[in-house]
Amino acid sequence: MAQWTADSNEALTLSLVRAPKDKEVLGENETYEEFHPTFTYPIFGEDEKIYGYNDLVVDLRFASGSLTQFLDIRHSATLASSSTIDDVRGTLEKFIPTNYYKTEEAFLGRVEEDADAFRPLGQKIYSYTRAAPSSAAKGKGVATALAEDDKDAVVFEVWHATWKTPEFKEYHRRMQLFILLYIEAGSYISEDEEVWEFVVLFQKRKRRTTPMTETYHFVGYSSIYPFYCFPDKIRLRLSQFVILPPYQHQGHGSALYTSIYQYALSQPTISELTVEDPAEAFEDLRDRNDLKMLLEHTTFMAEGFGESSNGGGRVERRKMGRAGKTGTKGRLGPPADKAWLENWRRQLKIAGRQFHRLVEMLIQMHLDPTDLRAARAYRLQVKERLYRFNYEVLVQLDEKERLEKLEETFQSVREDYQRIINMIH
Ligand SMILES: CC(=O)SCCNC(=O)CCNC(=O)[C@H](O)C(C)(C)COP(=O)(O)OP(=O)(O)OC[C@H]1O[C@@H](n2cnc3c(N)ncnc32)[C@H](O)[C@@H]1OP(=O)(O)O
Repeated sequence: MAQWTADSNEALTLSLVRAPKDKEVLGENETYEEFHPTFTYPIFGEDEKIYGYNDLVVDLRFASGSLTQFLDIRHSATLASSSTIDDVRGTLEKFIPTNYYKTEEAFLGRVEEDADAFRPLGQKIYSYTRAAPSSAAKGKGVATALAEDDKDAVVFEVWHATWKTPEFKEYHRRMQLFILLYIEAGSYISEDEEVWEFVVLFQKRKRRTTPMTETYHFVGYSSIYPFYCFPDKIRLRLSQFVILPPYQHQGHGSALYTSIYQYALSQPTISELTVEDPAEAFEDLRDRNDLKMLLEHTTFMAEGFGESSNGGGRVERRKMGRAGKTGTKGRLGPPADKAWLENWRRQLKIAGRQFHRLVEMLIQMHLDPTDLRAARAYRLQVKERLYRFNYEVLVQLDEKERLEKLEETFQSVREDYQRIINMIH
């Protein structure tokens, strides 16, 4: 029985295929082929098993930029009684556009064509650089930002599109499979809902040809839903977010998130950026990036902690908790000045709960362990928020249990903040 049952996450093999002339510029360890999904239950069922084949390989390839698809299904044997065999192709066809390539030769020909012709759709809204993995840029490090014209630089670009962007619907139909394969409980969005917005991240590579040709390769994307926000604003809700495995853990998720945040900041009609039901890894990414942003915000930090900038962009800390002697105490207290906080929250366009969590992290980072009054004020501030947030549950407990539960939650929140703080150091 076991030999006829394949794990669908292992059997499904994904590749991002580049034309041979685009592979020439890749580094030794730079490979975008043969990676696997994290989830296939939305396609092959809860058990993530495919029944009826021996040595099954479901080979699904994408042209690296255009995402044109090729599907080939191989196996060494099939179970004799044909009625019980799973229909792999038929099942997958419900989730991908059916105009995919079925022969390798035709697909590779198309990859060549797309490699020359494909350009991102929509408007470019953000770009950044990384040192090429292939470069001899020793000491520059993969996450180092380089000038765009540095010969060791690889440029990454974020493009913004909507359903109205020509050809984008077709492009989205090719990329949406990644939502099912990598986001737990992810599902397809409806093309009938007109308002969706998208940001797509591409790697831009230069070929060693004269004249030099630039080519684009898909890295990941996010779909964003704009909500009307009374009376004349829009609240952006980041709904789906994925970076493909060959590009993960290199800071691209952070860069894509930053690009969306910068986009929200730049649009006067957008009031705030929120996130829909974030996965744990994404929550961490968001916390890390938001916290770094606030720490680097000299005005906010100076007002918040009664600190002064030394003129070189770095914030210099004055003695805290001894405000009487050194001048004004910062607005972050503790306790923090609520009106001041709300003013900044609106300006920074961060959602309420997230902003208050970040502020609590900042205060925790700056707490003087010998200042018991400050520690108490901080504890009360956090507990007040936790009480409001968990009101429905807490109100059902008697007072003693309620206080114990609040203290327990406060301690675990504090530990979690410390974990996030440690990540950015
Ligand atoms: C709203 C929603 O959609 S929630 C769903 C979110 N999406 C998913 O879960 C889909 C599957 N996962 C993914 O797409 C990705 O893993 C994401 C989006 C969660 C993260 O994307 P990444 O590009 O890997 O993020 P990024 O590289 O910025 O940070 C991830 C980790 O890499 C580390 N990292 C960042 N830069 C580098 C680098 N240059 N070298 C090594 N590690 C690095 C970070 O410190 C972080 O470490 P951690 O995982 O221990 O916290």
